[in-house]
Amino acid sequence: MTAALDHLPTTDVDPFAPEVLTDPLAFHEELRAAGPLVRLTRYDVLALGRYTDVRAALVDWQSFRSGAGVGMLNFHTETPWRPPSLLLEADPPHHDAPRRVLGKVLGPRALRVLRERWAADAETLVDEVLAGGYEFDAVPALTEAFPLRVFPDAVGLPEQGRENLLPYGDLLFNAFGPRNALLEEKLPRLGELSAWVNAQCAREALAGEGFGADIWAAADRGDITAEQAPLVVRSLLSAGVDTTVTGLAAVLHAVARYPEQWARLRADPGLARVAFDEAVRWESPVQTFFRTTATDTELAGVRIPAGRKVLMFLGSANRDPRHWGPGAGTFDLDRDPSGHVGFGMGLHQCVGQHVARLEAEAVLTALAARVATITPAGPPRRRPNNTMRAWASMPLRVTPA
Ligand code: HEM
Ligand SMILES: O=C(O)c1ccc(-c2ccccn2)cc1
Repeated sequence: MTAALDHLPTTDVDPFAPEVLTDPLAFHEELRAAGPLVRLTRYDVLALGRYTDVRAALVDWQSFRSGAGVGMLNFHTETPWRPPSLLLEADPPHHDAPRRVLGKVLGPRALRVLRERWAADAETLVDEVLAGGYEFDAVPALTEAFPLRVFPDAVGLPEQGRENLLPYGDLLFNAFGPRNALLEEKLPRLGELSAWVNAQCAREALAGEGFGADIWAAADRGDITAEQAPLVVRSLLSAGVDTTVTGLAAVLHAVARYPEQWARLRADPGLARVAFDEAVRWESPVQTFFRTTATDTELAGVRIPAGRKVLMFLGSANRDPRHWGPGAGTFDLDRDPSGHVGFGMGLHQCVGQHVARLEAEAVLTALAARVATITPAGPPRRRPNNTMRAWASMPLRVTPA
């Protein structure tokens, strides 16, 4: 027997309110307890908070589509603020070629050449930070500095204007949410930031080597069209910086909060990659995004009519005790975090996850060799964002190895 929407449990909590964005854990518990599918009366959208149902929606791209946008805005009825992404906001068949191209450009084999360079860059940066003293704010010093030091060069961006990358990402990830104060306050810079990002996607703006050049080479081979190439480059500039900044902050927050796990990692630096994935599960840098039902669909015994926006709470799914057990809320290197939905799952699963893991591995390995202990040097401060669980400040105190 499939229940209809009007018998669904509801909540009038606003998940995009700053106080909920800053500390969503109580709301996630309420959401998971209320049922597999819950109607958010504030926005009249449907919410999934349990691991099983979030995973089911992510892997069923035919019923839960991305082509109407993965934010609250429905591209079928409202105008997107920018031309839709050819990957994120596309379904097969249009999604296929751009995804195949970016999958190769950002694949593990392509990244092998960056491994040593990024490891050296991380050692240089950590040495610079420690030369300044053993107490510092990790957000500007490490989590923002490292991605901005390595990723624009890897893309082939000119030096000029790179300070636009973080504000553009912040605007973009706020724009997946409702038009609330958080988004409104960022809108004034929309025009200039979009113009700068779009200009960097042109072939002549990009260096002769790098991810950008590789994308244009794919267009020259006919793997994608010359019209598609700039938008595929735009995907890198949109999703490639703010996300890793937030992911690095997540793993530094985790090891500072759990000093015995840092000791584990120092004893076995080979744990760096699983430490990053466990941090992505535990913190879920990307907290939420939407799908739109394509046809009358059934999920968890509920019939959902076509055209409904469904909000997936990755952060809630990644701490669902039904899947992860009673210790879901702790950061634990003994856990196998595989299967977490912090990078999504299925067709649209993060195509940049290997880049993110390589950046995190470089920073964690450089720190593990130089720093014996990492502890909070003061209260960390969140940077509220409609989609990302980001940090504005993270004071740390370290002792040398
Ligand atoms: C900690 C870092 C990161 C996190 C947590 C993250 C998270 C995600 C998630 C959850 C999705 C799925 C979106 C959906 O299903 O609609 C995704 C997709 C995507 N990510 Fe990442 N990401 C990260 C880093 C990166 C990086 C470094 C890049 C580029 C270099 C990147 C590029 C993309 C692109 C292009 C997509 C769309 C893929 C598609 O729709 O086929 N991401 N990411
Ligand atoms: O292709 C792009 O422009 C783009 C790709 C991915 C994202 C994204 C959205 C939600 C969660 C994680 N990543 C944003 C933009």
